[in-house]
Amino acid sequence: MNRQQPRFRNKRGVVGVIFREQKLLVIRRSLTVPAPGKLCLPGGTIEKGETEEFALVREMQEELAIDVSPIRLCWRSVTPWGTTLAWWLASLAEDKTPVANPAEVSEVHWMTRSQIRSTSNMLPSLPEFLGASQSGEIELDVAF
Ligand SMILES: Nc1nc2c([nH]c(=O)n2[C@@H]2O[C@H](COP(=O)(O)OP(=O)(O)OP(=O)(O)O)[C@@H](O)[C@H]2O)c(=O)[nH]1
Repeated sequence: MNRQQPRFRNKRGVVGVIFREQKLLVIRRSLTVPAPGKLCLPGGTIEKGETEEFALVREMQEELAIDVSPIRLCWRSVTPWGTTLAWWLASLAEDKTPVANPAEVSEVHWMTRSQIRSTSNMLPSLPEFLGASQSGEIELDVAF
C-alpha cells in the first residue's frame, strides 16, 4: 500500500508566568477543553508563524482578556505527550484584573506556592515548575 506516513511534528506551547504580590496567576481549565478541570498556568499552542511572545500575548488576551508584556523566557520543558513548552515571565498592569473566558477557563486565582501545592488535579507541568523554581533551575524575579 502506498500510503504516505503522517508527519508528526510536536506541538509547541507557551505558558505565562505572571506574579502579583508574590502570588502566581493560576487557572483551572474549563470542562470543554483537553485536560478538563486541570489546574495549570495560562497559555496555549504557538500557532504556525507566531513568535513565542506573540503567542503569549494572544493567549492571555483570549483566555483572560488581559494585555501582558513579555519580560523573558524563564524555562523550557517537554510534556509527557511531547509538547515543548516555553515558559515566559510576563507583567500585568496592577489595575488590570484577569477575567476568565468560560470557553477555556473555569477559574482564575492568584496563589502562593503552598496554596498550589495543597491543590489537587493539576497538569503535571505545574508541580514540575514549582520544583524547578525551588531548586534554582528557574530564576524568577520575585520571592515565591
Ligand atoms: N495552557 C497551558 N498548557 C499547558 C500547561 N502545561 C502543559 O503541559 N500544557 C500543555 O500545553 C499544550 C497547549 O495548551 P492548551 O491546551 O491550553 O492550548 P490551546 O488552548 O491552544 O488548545 P489546543 O492545543 O487544543 O489548540 C497542551 O498539551 C497542554 O496540556 C500549562 O501550565 N498551561
